[in-house]
Amino acid sequence: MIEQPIQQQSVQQSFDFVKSGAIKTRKEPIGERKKRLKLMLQWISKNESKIKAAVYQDFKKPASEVDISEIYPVTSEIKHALESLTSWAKPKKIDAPLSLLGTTSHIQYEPKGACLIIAPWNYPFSLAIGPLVSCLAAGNTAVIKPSEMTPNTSILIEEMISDLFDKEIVSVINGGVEVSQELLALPFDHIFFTGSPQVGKVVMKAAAENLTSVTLELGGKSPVIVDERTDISDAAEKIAWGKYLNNGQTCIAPDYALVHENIKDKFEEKLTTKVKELFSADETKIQDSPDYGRIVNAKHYARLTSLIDEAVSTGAEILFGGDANSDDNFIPPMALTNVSMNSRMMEEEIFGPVLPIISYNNLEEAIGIINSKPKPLALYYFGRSSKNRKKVLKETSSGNVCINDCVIHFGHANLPFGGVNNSGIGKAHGYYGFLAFSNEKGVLKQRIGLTSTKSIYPPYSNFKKLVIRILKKYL
Ligand SMILES: NC(=O)c1ccc[n+]([C@@H]2O[C@H](COP(=O)([O-])OP(=O)(O)OC[C@H]3O[C@@H](n4cnc5c(N)ncnc54)[C@H](O)[C@@H]3O)[C@@H](O)[C@H]2O)c1
Repeated sequence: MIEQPIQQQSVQQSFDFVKSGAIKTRKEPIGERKKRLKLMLQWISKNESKIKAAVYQDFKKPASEVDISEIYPVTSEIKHALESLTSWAKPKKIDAPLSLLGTTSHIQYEPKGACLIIAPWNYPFSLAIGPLVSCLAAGNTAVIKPSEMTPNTSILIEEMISDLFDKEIVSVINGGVEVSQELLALPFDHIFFTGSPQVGKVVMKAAAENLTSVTLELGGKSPVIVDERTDISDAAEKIAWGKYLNNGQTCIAPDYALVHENIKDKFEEKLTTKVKELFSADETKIQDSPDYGRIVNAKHYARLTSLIDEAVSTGAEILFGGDANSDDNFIPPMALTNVSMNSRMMEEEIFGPVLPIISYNNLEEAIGIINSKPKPLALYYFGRSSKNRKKVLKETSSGNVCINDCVIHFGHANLPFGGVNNSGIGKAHGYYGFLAFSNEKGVLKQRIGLTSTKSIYPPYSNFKKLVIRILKKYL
């Protein structure tokens, strides 16, 4: 189904176009930005079936999953921006401190300019177009570099953008690592990168050469704690959904489960039942389930099977799953117990449908395991104890936390979404996405303020020294 790509411009040409476009868009009224967002919304609603077909071709993602995780996140982001943009972009009046009484101040949100958006393959449509919503809402122009791993969706993105926008507003450059690095060498005004922590470091180093600001939406091992007092059946079902959605290839999927030892057996039993209910309720083989996708390619299939083999050879036991099939990169939902903490399974981001279950004896121990690893993108806590919940919130650090559920915080338009250190820098979505693509310009206007009397300028007479002393002591 891969069609011929539209004739691509060179990397440099695309940059030059969006750079000159950015000079124009910064002068435009907010209405122009809204028009662009509306065009995107219309295109998506007209072309839903094309989006579903492209993502299916890339890794057999079920159509309903495309609705939930590729189309809805973008359309809801657009609708939210359309409703809120006027108020987000309005200059915000700021009170003057006593020392500057008599002056007036405001924050003016100006577009950063020409931006680069680099996307991963796991949600190939929404993670390329979602950031574009914030980018255009803030009045910028953009070059998008979709992932080379999902070629059908990448070509569709190119088609969408050339249907909708002049190349001075948005351009798409398709290609792999080399193209990405060529783009990264250019002095964009902001880079919004979604991908792995390893490549995040490459992006940040390249950005440093031009002192370009970055938003890095990265990954990592997001833990889920299942506390002793909890609704085990509910927790098992939600964890099964969050883990096996998109074949576990979700940046905020629960990576591993820390389960209180007193409920471990019950949790394992419930998880096994829930997975069956989700993907083979009528005894259909999971491989034939229309609701279960595939690993994106042979390279990732091999990476995952090697993680599983290594875990099993170092003592892990398979609770369920196991019959993988390299013919179509199928790995069934799996859970492992007795996984060694020194195995690669517990050291690398799994990014596939395998859930290691580790039991703990007290919460300190679970928190200790989490804190021994780089700060995760998401942390999940299932439990009824508010004391334990508060302890987890206070004693761990992660980009986001979701309590008594999984993954759904991604869809909350008013929450900042993103990581911390190894799992990311900067936040996305809604107002926070708008801020990521804006320069918050502080503006001060002198009127009749204390400093307008120039009483702190040299030469420092005794009177001026007194004024400075008063300023230091009281203001
Ligand atoms: N925080 C989030 O919102 C979020 C969302 C989805 C995925 N992720 C993370 O993304 C990762 C999976 O996606 P991926 O495999 O596509 O990530 P990746 O880092 O391998 O690739 C992401 C993008 O970077 C480009 N790229 C790859 N290597 C590069 C290099 N050396 N120099 C310059 N560019 C390079 C790729 O072409 C692709 O467009 C996981 O770690 C996952 O957790 C994070």
